[in-house]
Amino acid sequence: MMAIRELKVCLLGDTGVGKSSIVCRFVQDHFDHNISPTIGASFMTKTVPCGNELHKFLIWDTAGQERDSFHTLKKWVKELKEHGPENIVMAIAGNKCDLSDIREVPMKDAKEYAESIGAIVVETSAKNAVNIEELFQGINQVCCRSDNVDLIIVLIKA
Ligand SMILES: Nc1nc2c(ncn2[C@@H]2O[C@H](COP(=O)(O)OP(=O)(O)OP(=O)(O)O)[C@@H](O)[C@H]2O)c(=O)[nH]1
Repeated sequence: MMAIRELKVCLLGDTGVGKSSIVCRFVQDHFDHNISPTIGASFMTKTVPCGNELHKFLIWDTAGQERDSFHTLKKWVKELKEHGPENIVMAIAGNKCDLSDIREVPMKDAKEYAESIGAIVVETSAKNAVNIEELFQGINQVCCRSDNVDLIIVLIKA
């Protein structure tokens, strides 16, 4: 039997940026236009291969509170650096790339910021299934290379 390594993933970001939709696309390959806002937090799992191991992602989807997605994202990073566990794998998803004409923050800023904190960065669309698989593949590959992962944070902005 293959060994299963459990990895904790937490999705953070403002309300309505598409956290639940990203999880739903990744876990069930499904998109719901009328998805309800998350109350408290929700939990799902998905297991993916990594060499001769299996990685079981334990995914917590949180309820967003605020509405200034790039600013909130930076606040979360500061908070996590100060109070979070030592070994955090970070990823930033610029979601709703299907609506690129109304994006709040140009992706260039997000990419520069991601580079400065050593995070994976990707433009996604949960709606059109763009880069959702790649986002989690990227995370999975980092975890494959490191035995020391306390927490995976996916920061989402629209
Ligand atoms: N066009 C488009 N709409 C999206 C995308 N992802 C999510 N949405 C829509 O955006 C709205 C909010 O999506 P949610 O997944 O509930 O967002 P959330 O970040 O989980 O929101 P909270 O639970 O309130 O924190 C819903 O109407 C989704 O259908 C996307 O990639 N493209």
